[in-house]
Amino acid sequence: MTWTSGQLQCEKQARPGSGLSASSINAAFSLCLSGFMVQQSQSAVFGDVCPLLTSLLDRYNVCVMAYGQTGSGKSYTVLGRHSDDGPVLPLDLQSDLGIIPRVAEELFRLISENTSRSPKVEVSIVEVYNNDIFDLLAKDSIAAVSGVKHEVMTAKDGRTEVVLLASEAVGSASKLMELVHGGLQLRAKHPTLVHADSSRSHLIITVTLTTASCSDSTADQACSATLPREQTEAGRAGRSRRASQGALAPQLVPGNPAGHEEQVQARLQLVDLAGSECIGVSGVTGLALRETGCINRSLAALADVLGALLEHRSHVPYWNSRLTHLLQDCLGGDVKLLVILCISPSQRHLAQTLQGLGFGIRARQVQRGPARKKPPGKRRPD
Ligand SMILES: Nc1ncnc2c1ncn2[C@@H]1O[C@H](COP(=O)(O)OP(=O)(O)OP(=O)(O)O)[C@@H](O)[C@H]1O
Repeated sequence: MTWTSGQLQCEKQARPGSGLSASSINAAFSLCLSGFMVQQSQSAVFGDVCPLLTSLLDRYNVCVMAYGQTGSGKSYTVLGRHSDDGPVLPLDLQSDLGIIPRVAEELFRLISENTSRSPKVEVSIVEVYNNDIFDLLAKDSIAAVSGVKHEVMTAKDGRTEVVLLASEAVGSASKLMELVHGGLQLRAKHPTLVHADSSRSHLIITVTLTTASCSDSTADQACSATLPREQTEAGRAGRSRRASQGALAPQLVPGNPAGHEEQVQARLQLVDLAGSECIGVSGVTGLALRETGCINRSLAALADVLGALLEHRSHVPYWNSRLTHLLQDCLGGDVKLLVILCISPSQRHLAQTLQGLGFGIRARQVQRGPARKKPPGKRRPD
């Protein structure tokens, strides 16, 4: 995100061993020129994310994912500058807070603008560390001993689900950020020669919106009245443990037994991937070396999935890593997906930069057709 034009122009040639052809590199530079050449402010980056929140409230599933090498600015972009105290809301527009606090504030602002719908908002937070899934909301509860690994499963209807994942209802941006901040304290970190505060896991924050299922906007107003009272009040609190937490298909969930309308779930997934890393440069050994191997393998699996989708292969290798299995719906499903590519301005990291640009090209070229929202009012087959 911090390249300048001159820095890029002087390296515009395929390097032996980079794995990219000259034409690919040219395409990569076009990619940069179209969006990544200029240093973007945090609020400018959020400008690309903001319209997706309207889609979310309109019952589309949305995923925003930051990809890049270690130290290139993913966590800065997604979360903002690191602070032990967490973000301060409401936002100062010039602040360097990242996408998530801005999403939190804008989401609740949009919700407050349309009181006819009043979705229930729930949050879950997981990390994928060394190819295992950990629940960052449950780690402090009595039931979930720190370090309990969770399985990811594909349900009958094709949805990917994390089994026994905690989720918490939130009624305000500050409560949402409180949970995110708590989860971040538990995320795996380890200093390397490249980045003293390097994240060693992929972070996935899921915000689930549940609204009454209605056939049109007029019906929306009538329908919102049919939601049980406890589901329409702001400020609901309390952690629940679901049998499973689906990934991303907007889903009709059964109404209550009293014959109320069914409800529709739409999900926003915010993904701060761990950074790709060259072992020789980051100087890791021991446990950190194992972490690096797992990170690089899972990112390679992610690139393989994009490659298979790009070539319309009959088999897409989602199950080669827990990261891609967990993100299956985001990558190949009915989701509005935004990939943010972070690259380093340093000459030292050129090989990783080229590899990151190759990933960006691949992600951009994948054609999945327009995302669809679930038709409201339609019952899910038993
Ligand atoms: N655009 C930027 N402006 C100012 N500082 C930045 C910017 N991008 C990154 N930084 C700073 O650079 C350092 C590394 O950034 P960050 O932690 O976001 O990297 P990362 O890609 O998440 O790394 P890793 O994958 O190793 O966790 C941080 O101190 C961050 O505050």
